[in-house]
Amino acid sequence: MAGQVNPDLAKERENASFNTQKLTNLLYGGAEKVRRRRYIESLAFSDPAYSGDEDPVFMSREELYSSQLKRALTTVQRVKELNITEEDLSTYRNAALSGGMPGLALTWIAFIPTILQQGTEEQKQKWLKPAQDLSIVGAYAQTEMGHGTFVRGLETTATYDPSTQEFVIHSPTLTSTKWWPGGLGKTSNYATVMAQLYTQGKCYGPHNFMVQIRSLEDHTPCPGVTLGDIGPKMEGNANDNGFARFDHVRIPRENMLMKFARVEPDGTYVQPASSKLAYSNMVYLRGTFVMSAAQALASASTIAVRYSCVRRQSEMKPGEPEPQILDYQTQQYKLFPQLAAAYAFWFAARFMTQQHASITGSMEKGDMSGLAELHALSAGLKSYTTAVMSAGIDVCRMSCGGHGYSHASGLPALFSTGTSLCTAEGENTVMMLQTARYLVKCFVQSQSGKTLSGTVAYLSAVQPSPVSGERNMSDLGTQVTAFQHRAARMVRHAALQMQTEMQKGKSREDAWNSCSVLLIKAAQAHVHSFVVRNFAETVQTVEVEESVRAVLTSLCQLYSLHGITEHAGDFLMDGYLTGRDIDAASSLLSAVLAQLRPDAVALVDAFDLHDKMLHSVLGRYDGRVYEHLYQWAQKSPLNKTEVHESYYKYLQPFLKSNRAKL
Ligand SMILES: CCC/C=C/C(=O)SCCNC(=O)CCNC(=O)[C@H](O)C(C)(C)COP(=O)([O-])OP(=O)([O-])OC[C@H]1O[C@@H](n2cnc3c(N)ncnc32)[C@H](O)[C@@H]1OP(=O)([O-])[O-]
Ligand SMILES: Cc1cc2nc3c(=O)[nH]c(=O)nc-3n(C[C@H](O)[C@H](O)[C@H](O)COP(=O)(O)OP(=O)(O)OC[C@H]3O[C@@H](n4cnc5c(N)ncnc54)[C@H](O)[C@@H]3O)c2cc1C
Repeated sequence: MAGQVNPDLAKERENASFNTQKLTNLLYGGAEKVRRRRYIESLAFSDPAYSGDEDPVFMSREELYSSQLKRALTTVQRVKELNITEEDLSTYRNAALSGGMPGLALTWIAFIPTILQQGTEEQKQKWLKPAQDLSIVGAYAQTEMGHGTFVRGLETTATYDPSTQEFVIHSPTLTSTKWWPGGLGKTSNYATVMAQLYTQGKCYGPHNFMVQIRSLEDHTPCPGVTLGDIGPKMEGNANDNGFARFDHVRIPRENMLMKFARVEPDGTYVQPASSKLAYSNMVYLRGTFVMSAAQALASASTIAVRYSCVRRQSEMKPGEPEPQILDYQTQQYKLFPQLAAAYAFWFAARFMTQQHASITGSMEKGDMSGLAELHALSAGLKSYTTAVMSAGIDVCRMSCGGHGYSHASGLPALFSTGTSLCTAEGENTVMMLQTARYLVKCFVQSQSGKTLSGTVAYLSAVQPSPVSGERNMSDLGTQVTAFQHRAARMVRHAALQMQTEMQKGKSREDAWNSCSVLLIKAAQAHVHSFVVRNFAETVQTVEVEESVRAVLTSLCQLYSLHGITEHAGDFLMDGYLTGRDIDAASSLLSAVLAQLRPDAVALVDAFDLHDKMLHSVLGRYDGRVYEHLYQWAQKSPLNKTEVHESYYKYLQPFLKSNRAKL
C-alpha cells in the first residue's frame, strides 16, 4: 500500500509561510546539528537488529522487558562499533529504544549522573567507566514504600562502624523497603542507595551510598539483600521498577559518595557547604524533565495536527465537501495552545540547561549563592511544564476522536508515559511548594529593601498598584508585564495572607498549610510568567529569517493570550487589566488562531520527529492514516486465527447448550 503523501497534508506543506527547515535548525541549534541528529537516528532506524519486533502494545510484560533489554544491550555494542560520541549518545539511544525505556537505561539516566554529581574524583575514576561500559548496571534507590516526597523521613540506615571502616546498610521496617527505583527489580547489580547516615551515635540525614546488590557472577542477590519487581504500572512496563531490602549489609567506607560530605576513617563527619548538596542529582534530573515535557507535547501536537488535516468530518456549509477538522475554530483552540506550549517549553528547557551549567560552575568554585534559585527554578519548571504537558496530551488525544483512544494513535502511551513525570523526581505539588517557599522568602527580602535579581527580579520592580489606560494587548512587552504583575500580586497576596494567619496566632507551619493553595497558585503564576518572558525574549532576539520570527511571534502571542483569557480572573482581580483588555485579548486570540492555521503542519513538521519516534498511525508524515490503521489492526494477537481458541473452550459449548434448550 505504499504511495504518495495524503494530498491534504501535501497542500498544507506547500502553503506554509516560512521555511520549515530554518525553524528546525533554530530548535536544534543549527543546520549541522540537525544533519548530525538525523544521521545518528538513521543509523538506529536502518539497523535490522532493532527491527522485526512486534509493536510493544501487543506484547506481554515479560516480552516487553526482554525485548527492550536486548535492544539496550545492542545499543551498547553498536555505540562502540559505530564510534558514537558522547554528544550523540542520547540521540542514538532514544532512537533505538523509542518503543519503551528499559530498566537498564536508569544506569544512564540516574546512576551515572549521581556518580557524576555526588562522587569524588577518585570515586568517579572507580565507577564511571564500568557504568559507562555496562560492566556494572545501576539503579538510583532513594524512594521507599513509606516515603518518596519526604527525603528527610527515609528510614534506611547507613551506620558507620569505625572498627572495620564499613557502613552497615539496613532496612529496619517494612516501610523502609526501597520501592520504585527503575531497573532495580531484575536488571541492576549496583545501586546508589539513599540512607540516613549515622556515625559516632549521631544521625546526619540522608546521604548516598554505592551498594553492590547482585553477584557479578550469577546475578543472584548479594547476601542480606532481597530484591524484586514491583509489578506492572500504568506505562513504562519495559522497566523493572523494583524493591530492595537490606539486612545489615556491609560496604566499605569509600562507598559513601563523598564529593560534598565526608566521614573520616575514625567516624568524624565533615559537613558539606550546604546540606542540600546531597540533593544535587535531583536538581539536575528535574531540569532535564523540562525538555522531556517539551518533546512529549511536541509529539502529541504533531500527531493531532497532522491527523486533523487528514480527517474530514461533518458539514460546515450545506452542500460543500466535509472540511478538514482543523478548520473548526474549536479544534484550533484545543491544539494550537499545546503546540505553542511545546515551543515555549523547548526554549525554557534551553534556558534551564544554561542556568544549570552556569550555577553549578560557580558552585564548583565554592560560590553557593545560586543554589536556592537553581532549586526553585528547576522544581517550579519541572512541575509546571510536566503538568501542562500531561493535560495537553490528553487534549490532543480527545481532539482525535475515537481513533485517538486507540493505541494506534500513539497517544495513550504518550500520555501514560508523560504523566509519570508529574510524580517522578519530585511530586508536582510538592515541587511547586518549594518554589513558593523561595518566592515568599524573596518577597520578604524585597519588602525590607533588598533588590532582587535573576528570575525573581521583577518581584521588586513591578508595582502592585493598578495601571490605567489603553493597552495594545497584542504587544509581547505588554503581555509579559501583565504576567509579571499577576505573579507579583499573587505572591504578595499569598505572603501577606500567611502573615495575617500568623498574626492571628497560627504557627508558621500552620499558616503555611492554610495558605498552601494560594501559594501553589502564586508559584504557578511565577513560572508561567517566566515561560512567557523567556519565549518573548527568544522570539525577539534570536537570529533567524523574518518569516520564521513572524510565525514564532504569532505562536508566542497565542501562548500569552491563551494564558490571559484562561486565567482572566487573576488579571482582573486588582483591576490591572480591564474587562475591555480581556475582550481585546479574546478577539486577538481568535485572530491568531486563524493566522496560525495555514502554518500548523509546518510548525509541527519543524519538530522533525521521525515516524519511528512517534509510533503513531494518525501522526504519520505521509498522512496515509486509513490504510495503515487497517494494517495495524491486523496485527492484533486476537486476529492471529480466524476463530479464537476461546470460542472452542467457552462460547461454542455455551451456545450449543443454549440452543439445545430451545
Ligand atoms: C526517569 C524517571 C526517574 C525517576 C527518578 C526518581 O523519581 S528519583 C526520586 C526523586 N525523589 C524526589 O524528588 C524527592 C522529592 N523530595 C525532596 O526533594 C525533598 O524532600 C524536599 C525538597 C521536598 C524537601 O526537602 P527538605 O525537607 O530537606 O527541605 P525543606 O522543605 O525543609 O527546606 C529546607 C531548605 O532546603 C532547601 N532545599 C530543598 N531541596 C533543595 C535542593 N534540592 N537544592 C537546594 N535547596 C534545597 C529549601 O528551599 C529550604 O531552603 P530555606 O527556605 O530554608 O532557605
Ligand atoms: C514512573 C516512576 C519512576 C520512578 N523512579 C524512581 C527511581 O528511579 N528512583 C527512586 O528512588 N524513586 C523513583 N520513583 C519514585 C518517585 O520519586 C516518588 O513516587 C515521588 O517522589 C513521589 O513521592 P511519593 O510517592 O512519596 O508521593 P507522596 O508524597 O506520598 O504523594 C501523595 C500526595 O501527597 C501530597 N503531599 C505529600 N507531601 C506533601 C506536602 N509536603 N505538601 C503538600 N502535599 C503533599 C502530594 O502532593 C500527593 O498529592 C519513581 C516513581 C514513578 C512513578
